[in-house]
Amino acid sequence: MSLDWGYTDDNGPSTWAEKYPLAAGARQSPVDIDTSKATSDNSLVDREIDWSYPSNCSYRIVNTGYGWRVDTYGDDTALSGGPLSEVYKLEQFHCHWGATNDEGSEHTVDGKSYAAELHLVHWNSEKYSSFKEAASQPDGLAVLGVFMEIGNADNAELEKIISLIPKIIHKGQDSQASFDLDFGSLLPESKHYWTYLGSLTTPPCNECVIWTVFKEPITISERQLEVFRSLKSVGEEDAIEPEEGKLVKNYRPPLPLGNRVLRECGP
Ligand SMILES: CCc1cc2c(cc1OS(N)(=O)=O)CC[C@@H]1[C@@H]2CC[C@]2(C)[C@@H](O)CC[C@@H]12
Ligand SMILES: [Zn+2]
Repeated sequence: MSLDWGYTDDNGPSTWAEKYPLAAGARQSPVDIDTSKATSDNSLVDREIDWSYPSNCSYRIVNTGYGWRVDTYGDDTALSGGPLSEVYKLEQFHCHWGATNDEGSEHTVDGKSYAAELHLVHWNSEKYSSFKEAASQPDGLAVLGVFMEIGNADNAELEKIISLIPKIIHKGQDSQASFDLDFGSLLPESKHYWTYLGSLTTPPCNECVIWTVFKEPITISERQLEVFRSLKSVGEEDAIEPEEGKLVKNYRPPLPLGNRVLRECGP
């Protein structure tokens, strides 16, 4: 059965606007971060971005058909400060990658792609009553974007996620994810970032995200990234050849920043 959207030539990002008109909007994500266009803003410095995640807030990992996603209990989590006017709660985190290491991130920096990009997804629980409601509001979601570059060593925290991927190879499969995760290790040491108003990077492309993209990447090993690429975009029942249906790329190329403001905090 053909997907109504995906990342192949016949259903990829250039076709999404046919069925998902928001994809053609003026506040779309990702964007290329043109560092010469970034403006410093003292208000970002005055209210340092701050987060708190209990290590046991993850409960499930699922193969969405477009990648893996770890679902979290948001009650005791909090993201605040920086570009945010309210406290946001962690809903889930997931990742985007490419077929080779010279592509894979969604945001790019002066045209440079990273090998992958981690998204920590939060919703404005002060103003809205659910994640779903927040995803229809211009200030509903806050996503932290973390670039991932290839390093020699495995990333020990990511390994806790990667060790579960063999249980969710096919679309729709899920597994309990009750690992203890040190989120501090999934975020860069430096809190320097760029921020702008954007959207979901997949259909329906709602323009509901305040994006915060950290300047400093974290590392992932080649082996670990290959495990991501072993995920399948089809269900177990879909009779396909073993090499078919592999999720080797799930990133949307950048869209124009247009007349949006790109702010930065830190050099
Ligand atoms: C920000 C993370 C996120 C949330 C959503 C999607 C995609 C997302 O990833 S991304 N890369 O961060 O933009 C696509 C499906 C969307 C969901 C937000 C909530 C919905 C819009 C539901 O209401 C129906 C479809 C859902
Ligand atoms: Zn994402």
